[in-house]
Amino acid sequence: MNLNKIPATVVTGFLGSGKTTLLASLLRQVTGKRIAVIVNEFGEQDIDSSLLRGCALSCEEDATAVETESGIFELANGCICCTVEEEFLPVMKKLMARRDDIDHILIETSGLALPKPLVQAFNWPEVRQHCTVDAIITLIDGPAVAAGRYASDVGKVEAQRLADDSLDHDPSLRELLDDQLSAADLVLVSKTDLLEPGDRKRVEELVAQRVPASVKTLFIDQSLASDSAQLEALMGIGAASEEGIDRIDNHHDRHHAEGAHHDHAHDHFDSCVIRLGEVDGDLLADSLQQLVKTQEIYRAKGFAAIPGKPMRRVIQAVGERQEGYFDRLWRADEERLTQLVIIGRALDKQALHAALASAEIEATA
Ligand SMILES: Nc1nc2c(ncn2[C@@H]2O[C@H](COP(=O)(O)OP(=O)(O)OP(=O)(O)O)[C@@H](O)[C@H]2O)c(=O)[nH]1
Repeated sequence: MNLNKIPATVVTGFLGSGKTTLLASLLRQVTGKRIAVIVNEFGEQDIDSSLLRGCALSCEEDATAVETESGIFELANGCICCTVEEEFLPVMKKLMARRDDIDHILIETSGLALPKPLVQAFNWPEVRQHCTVDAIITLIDGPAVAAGRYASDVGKVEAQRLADDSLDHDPSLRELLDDQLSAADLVLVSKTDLLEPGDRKRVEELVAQRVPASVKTLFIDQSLASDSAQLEALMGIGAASEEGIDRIDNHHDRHHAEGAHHDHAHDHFDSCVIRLGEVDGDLLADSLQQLVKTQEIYRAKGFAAIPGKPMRRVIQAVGERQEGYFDRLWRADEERLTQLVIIGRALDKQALHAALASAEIEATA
């Protein structure tokens, strides 16, 4: 029985699939619930928790080493699936200690995390007693999956679309997709506003091969952000996912069974943080666009300081698609810096820095 247990929703999905966007919508729209948030980033700089901070409910507690002032716990610099014991468990213990103040826990895993080890931690006695996994929600980027990225069996994909797609047939990306989907209680296909006619069927086929028929798939777009009824429903699935998690077969377990030492799919990935002063926004966007063509970059995410602009600019690049918007005023106590976390493979960090630094505005003495 899950009566009186705090439900936790685990949101997983590859880099750029829309996890932070979903969490931000949940935090804005699901009012009347006191929600604690745990965010895990692969890179050493936690961008997502900074983006979510503006949406989270305020928290009276003092900040601690991992807790931000808004009740968001950052598990930065590592993948949650590798740091369950060292990082996740202590945070959960803190949350359990103040369980009377919490109605729901939202957990965003890093885009490279495998959800199974995290969900298994909900069977540890100290967590199990007070908390249950309401659902594992797996997001997949509809247009990217339809274009043949992450999986080689999407069906007939036009040769042209594959020709310049370096991500296709990459085994570690496919393993991640498989493992994230195999754990899902609900699959959300994001960015359906960008799907081409016919894409939907391809995505449906791919998902159907990886999840049982009992797992529902919803196609979503930005309109979900204002659909409070749908968003509330996402936080009341009641799957108790931890109960069946050991039965889920995935690549992660097979690697361990084969004796590989911590050979996670994400061991093949690489990340770096680029820190600059104020930048020319257009030049930065152009440089990033070029870099995405020449290096294997899966996503870039961060903030830019633009001269004369009182607000910080959020920059996100997933594949060749880039987005930028101003999210909040720079605070008086923070330095106007540009910081981008780049995740990819075999990154040439010097070249990245040199290219992006060309957008930097020289400070005048
Ligand atoms: N067109 C469109 N863009 C979307 C949608 N959902 C998310 N995006 C955009 O996709 C990009 C990535 O979204 P995020 O929410 O940051 O993805 P994420 O999974 O948190 O990414 P990581 O933190 O890199 O793992 C952002 O630029 C979003 O604005 C959608 O439904 N439609």
